[in-house]
This record gives sequence, C-alpha cells and structure tokens, in this order.
Amino acid sequence: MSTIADRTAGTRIVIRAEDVWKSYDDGAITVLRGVNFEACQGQAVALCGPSGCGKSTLLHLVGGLDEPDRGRVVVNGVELNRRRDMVQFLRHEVGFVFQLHNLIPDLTLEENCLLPAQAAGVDRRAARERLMHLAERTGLQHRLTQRIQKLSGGERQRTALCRALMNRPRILLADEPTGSLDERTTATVFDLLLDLARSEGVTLLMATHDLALARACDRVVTMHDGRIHEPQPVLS
Ligand SMILES: Nc1ncnc2c1ncn2[C@@H]1O[C@H](COP(=O)(O)OP(=O)(O)OP(=O)(O)O)[C@@H](O)[C@H]1O
Repeated sequence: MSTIADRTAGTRIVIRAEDVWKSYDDGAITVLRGVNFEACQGQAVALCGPSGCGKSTLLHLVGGLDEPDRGRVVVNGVELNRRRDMVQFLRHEVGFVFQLHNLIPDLTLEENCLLPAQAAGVDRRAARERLMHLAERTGLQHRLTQRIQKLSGGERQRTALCRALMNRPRILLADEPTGSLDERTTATVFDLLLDLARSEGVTLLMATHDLALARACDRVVTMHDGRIHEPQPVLS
C-alpha cells in the first residue's frame, strides 16, 4: 500500500514533530500525547479534530510560539528548541493567520502589512513592491490607505494573509482563518489562501472545523486523544 511518505518521496520535509507532548497548568491538562507528524514542502495540510483537541497548541509549537514538554519539533531542518535565532525564524520563516486577524485597527492596511517588513529590515521600496503584488492578488489594491477598522471582515482576513506572506515565509500556519466569516466570504478568503500558498510554494498547516475546506487541501490529518490520525490514501 502506498503511503503519504511514498507519494511525496523526494519532496523535502519542512515540518516534523517527533513524539511531541504538551501539557498545561503544571501537567494538570495533557493536550498532546506523543504527536508524530510530517509535512512536505509546498503541501497544504488541514488539521481537524474536535474543539479542545490541541490543534492550536500544535500550531503554536510548530510556529515557535511555545515549547513542547517532551519530543522534538523540527522546522526547515532545525530543531526549534536548539535555535538561537528565534526572532529571525519568526520574522522570515513562518507566517501566521489567526481567526481574529490581530491587525492594528488604527493603522491602515498598508501600515499593518509593512510592519513585518520594517521589523525584518527589508528595503522600503522592495517591501512596497511586495505589498503591491500581494494586494493585487487579494483584490485589496484599492484599500491600501484604509484604516483596518473601516474594512469588512473578509478584507481584514485578506489583509492578515498579505501581512503573513510579506516576508516570503516558507511555512504558513493558519488557525481557523475563516472562522469568523460568513459562508461566501469564507470561500473567497480560503481560495486566496490556498492559491497564494500554492503559487508561492508555501507549506500550509491549517486548523479548521470546516470539512469542505479541509478536503480542498492536499492532506487532512485529524487529532484525537492527543495524537494525530491520518487516513491511508486510497489507491486508484
Ligand atoms: N495557555 C493555556 N493554559 C491552559 N490551558 C490551555 C492553554 N492553551 C490551551 N489550553 C487548553 O488545552 C486544550 C487544547 O486547546 P487548543 O486551543 O489547542 O485546542 P483546539 O483543538 O485548537 O480547540 P478549538 O478547535 O476550540 O480552537 C484545551 O483544553 C484548552 O483549554
């Protein structure tokens, strides 16, 4: 029987979790109980499972926002615990899109998106060019000078997507990125997310409760009892 690993043979593994454990409240709540997981360069992986099963926790560990109690998280070939340059990692290698956009409401779309580029020391002209490209791809080119508080929910999520991709990360972590949107806007934002991730060769790991969105990804993995379960691919 062919496995996911066979089907993606020759493709670089960019995310690897090895026997990852994570608990909260001094061990009172154990959320991850030996998670093993791999994602290859350019794959779009949906992370599903019931509320509270640990999807966000796993995204945080992969994104370097938190540390496992036990086990290893290796991203782009380097174990996160051993990295001395976490700021560089967060600025350049990984992008985040959350359910609530986390944009600064008083700043304009443009100002919000340029912030990560400025923090990373990207040349202002190059940053603006990058923003123009992303704004065109997401249909936001006419909204650049608008304050976030004046944008619709879908426009805010599209802005969050642009901001996450500004510094050309190789990995995009999305936590219920359409969770606060209506059905039609969800479809628009998700299509853009997947389309941009694919065209930029970004590995997408997306936590979602929306099975229709999950099925549009390259792989669906489900969390249950603190571990990951992945259906074997059906052979044609
Ligand atoms: N910082 C924290 N302190 C204590 N408990 C936490 C913390 N973060 C998460 N938890 C708990 O860990 C469990 C898993 O939470 P997590 O947010 O990872 O689940 P989830 O699968 O993403 O849920 P949802 O689908 O509802 O977003 C929950 O019981 C949650 O209450």
